[in-house]
Amino acid sequence: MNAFEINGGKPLRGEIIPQGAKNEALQVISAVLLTEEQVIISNVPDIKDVNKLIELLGDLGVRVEHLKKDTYSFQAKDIDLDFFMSEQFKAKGGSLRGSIMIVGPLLARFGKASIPKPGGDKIGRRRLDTHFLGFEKLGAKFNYNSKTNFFNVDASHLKGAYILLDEASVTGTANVIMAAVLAKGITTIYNAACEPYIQQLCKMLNRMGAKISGIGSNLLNIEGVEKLGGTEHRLLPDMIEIGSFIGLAAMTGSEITIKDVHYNELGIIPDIFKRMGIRLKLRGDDIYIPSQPHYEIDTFIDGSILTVADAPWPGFTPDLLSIVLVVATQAKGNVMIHQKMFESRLFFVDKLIDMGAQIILCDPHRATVMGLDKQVQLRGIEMTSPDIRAGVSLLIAALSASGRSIIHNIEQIERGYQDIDIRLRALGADIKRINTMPKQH
Ligand SMILES: CC(=O)N[C@H]1[C@@H](OP(=O)(O)OP(=O)(O)OC[C@H]2O[C@@H](n3ccc(=O)[nH]c3=O)[C@H](O)[C@@H]2O)O[C@H](CO)[C@@H](O)[C@@H]1O
Ligand SMILES: C=C(OP(=O)(O)O)C(=O)O
Repeated sequence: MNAFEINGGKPLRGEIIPQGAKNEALQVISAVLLTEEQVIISNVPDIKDVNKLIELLGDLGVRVEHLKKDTYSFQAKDIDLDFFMSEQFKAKGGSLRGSIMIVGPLLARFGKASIPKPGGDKIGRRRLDTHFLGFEKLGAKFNYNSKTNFFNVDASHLKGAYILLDEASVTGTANVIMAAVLAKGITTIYNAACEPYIQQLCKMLNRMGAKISGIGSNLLNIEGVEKLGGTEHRLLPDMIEIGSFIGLAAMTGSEITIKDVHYNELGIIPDIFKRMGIRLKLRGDDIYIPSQPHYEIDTFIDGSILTVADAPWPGFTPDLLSIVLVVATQAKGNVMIHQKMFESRLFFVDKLIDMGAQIILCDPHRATVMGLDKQVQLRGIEMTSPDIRAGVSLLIAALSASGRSIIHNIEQIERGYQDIDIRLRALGADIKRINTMPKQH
């Protein structure tokens, strides 16, 4: 089994280019199912989750051409709806979270869709109510077979409706939008997720002929059209990678430039890292992080301890809380990390505690971190990555730590970070891929 071996404690230096956004890729690649015309998507990251979705579309009959390293052409002309019944679909469709977003487009175009319970990180309950309640509002019938673990939806035709989403679910909003663009009449989606990736999806759909307004807000209006056509689309840089690299620079005291970040799309992310005491400079569209021997966590204006919590966009993304938490372990000062959305995403702090970090896990949602101000270095250990973002946080901790660390289960990390070992080595990191089994405890 693949693992990373890291000899930490070395400052890094140089430039790094963020990959195309994983979570945007999963939305817009699903959207190619909405038309029989060609859709070309560029800046596609070469990562496990995206490659699995592309393979799944190929199995469904989509003509996929790999035009360049990061560019694909898709043409969903002859879709094999019988593939839904196959064991292969069950295994592949269930192996990633993003596969749920093929349901909306298939329902809209073919009047039916099935999907096995999707995978993704095990970070607490991950319900899908928003998706299926939304489809029901558009007139679809939904059933879940608990024996086969399959969700099925069908509708002879979809009809526009007023939909107040039960929560601002990211993939749920994307799915309902993709169903509504071909529904008859007007659909209004209120309490819609509105993060940049949803905006990108809407802009792409409009270029394909959809009529979506309210983009960027939580109130979307969609006038259904009969047919969509082809388009070209370029993915944004991955904002979670950008945040991860900011955290990496601070923890390892490195001077790093993150290239072409699309700063205006990063929302509150840079400000949160600034409140952690990290100095960031915008140079053109690059983020420059100088080498900082120390950084000090801000307090609230009244002097009380800072809380960093997640919230639906434009709030702070939950996917960067693990990174903020690891950054805090070496800051001066204290912070409360409050992970409101997911129930099991903070348990990885045990590993940081084993490395010497001062953290109290108050409950599954909240952890208090007492920063060590780099007076005490973390120490390298052997550990297993529980989920994608915790995995990268542990990787950052290991790069800052004294001595050798081994991180197992790196498949989790590679789900979302392209060639991370190669790119980190280019910055001077001592990281290599080894083949080893985790120690039995
Ligand atoms: C493939 C993909 O795109 N995955 C992302 C997507 O997952 P995904 O779309 O699965 O996540 P959702 O937005 O549906 O929900 C995430 C969690 O937050 C809770 N919730 C959500 C909205 C809300 O207003 N209140 C609330 O409590 C949900 O119950 C759930 O536990 O969005 C998540 C939230 O940004 C990210 O962590 C995932 O990386
Ligand atoms: C939780 C994440 O991914 P997924 O929704 O695919 O599990 C993530 O990208 O942080």
